[in-house]
Amino acid sequence: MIVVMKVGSPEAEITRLSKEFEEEGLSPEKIVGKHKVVIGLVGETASLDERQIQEFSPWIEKVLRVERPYKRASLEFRHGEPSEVWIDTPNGKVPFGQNHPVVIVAGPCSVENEEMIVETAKRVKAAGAQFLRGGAYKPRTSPYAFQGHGESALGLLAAAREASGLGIITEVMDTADVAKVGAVADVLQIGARNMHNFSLLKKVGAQDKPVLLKRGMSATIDEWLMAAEYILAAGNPNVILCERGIRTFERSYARNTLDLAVIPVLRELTHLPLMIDPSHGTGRSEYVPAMAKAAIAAGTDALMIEVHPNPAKALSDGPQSLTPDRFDRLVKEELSIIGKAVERWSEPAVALV
Ligand SMILES: O=C[C@H](O)[C@H](O)COP(=O)(O)O
Ligand SMILES: C=C(OP(=O)(O)O)C(=O)O
Repeated sequence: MIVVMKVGSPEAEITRLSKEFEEEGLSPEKIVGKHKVVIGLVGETASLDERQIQEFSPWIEKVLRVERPYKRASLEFRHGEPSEVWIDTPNGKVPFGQNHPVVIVAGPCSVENEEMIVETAKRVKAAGAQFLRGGAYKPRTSPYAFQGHGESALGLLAAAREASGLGIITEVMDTADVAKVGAVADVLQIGARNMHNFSLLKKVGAQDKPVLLKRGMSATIDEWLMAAEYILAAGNPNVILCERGIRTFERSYARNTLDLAVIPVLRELTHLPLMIDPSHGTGRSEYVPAMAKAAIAAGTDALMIEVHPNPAKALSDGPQSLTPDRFDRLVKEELSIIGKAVERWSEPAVALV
């Protein structure tokens, strides 16, 4: 349920009302929009009557019921206003959101050694990326495939952050590692395979670092948003959604089917910022540029692109990784044109505050 306050509602009245809702056993969440304050109410609201709540204060403009299964993630919960996630990086705060330039995240699938991660960080930064991606802990289909260097790779990511000034996005796979990964990462990634790991979702929801939530490979949009709801409900408002391709009957030509339709669909359902990963989405480096351009044209807030100094020798995901040279051309000569056309580009594509 959401309670929309009238323009100019006194702060003291909003505080009083919130206390009254708490006494009713509800969890009120104050959301300050551009023009109005909205109080989101989560809890046992089914038996409450909207007209009854309206009587709580003359400053209430209207009371609306959120019919969707996800509440905090829903667009209604913010009364239609998109949210922004601001992330601290060594180079300043970078905003993710519909009213900001497209954010570029790039880097290898796995952190392999110090030289490769530091060099890749410098190259992707020079091309225009604001974040470095790279896995220390790798979710692999086969237990015999490279599993990532684990904790030692976190130190290498810290070195790359220091050397490049880029923010770090890296995956956490286990609840036991959240603090350790959070000590290095600017954004914690929950991978497709863990989208349904509710213990992990609750754990990253109960800490402060922003979370990038990838869509499970067979997850419906509602399931994905319910996973986001776990993080939001645990107290972390900084969630970015990432579409990375889903499983369909088509397995011969692309690794996954990149569902770009989620961009307009999610705009109607949620206020959360959205990232597209065309690397996992296609599995083939030659298809990545077209999908990256399409994603910007369709309105994505961010892109995640895999880049490796020598894809043929990569320990994981080589076939879907661009070389640094190809990535440089892609950003500077191709994505920039689309980004400018949709007025979502800045040179360099980062807002420093
Ligand atoms: O991004 C890296 C993932 O660990 C990788 O895509 C998994 O690939 P796999 O299913 O071949 O192990
Ligand atoms: C494992 C990754 O991706 P996904 O979870 O989308 O497979 C990744 O980005 O490193």
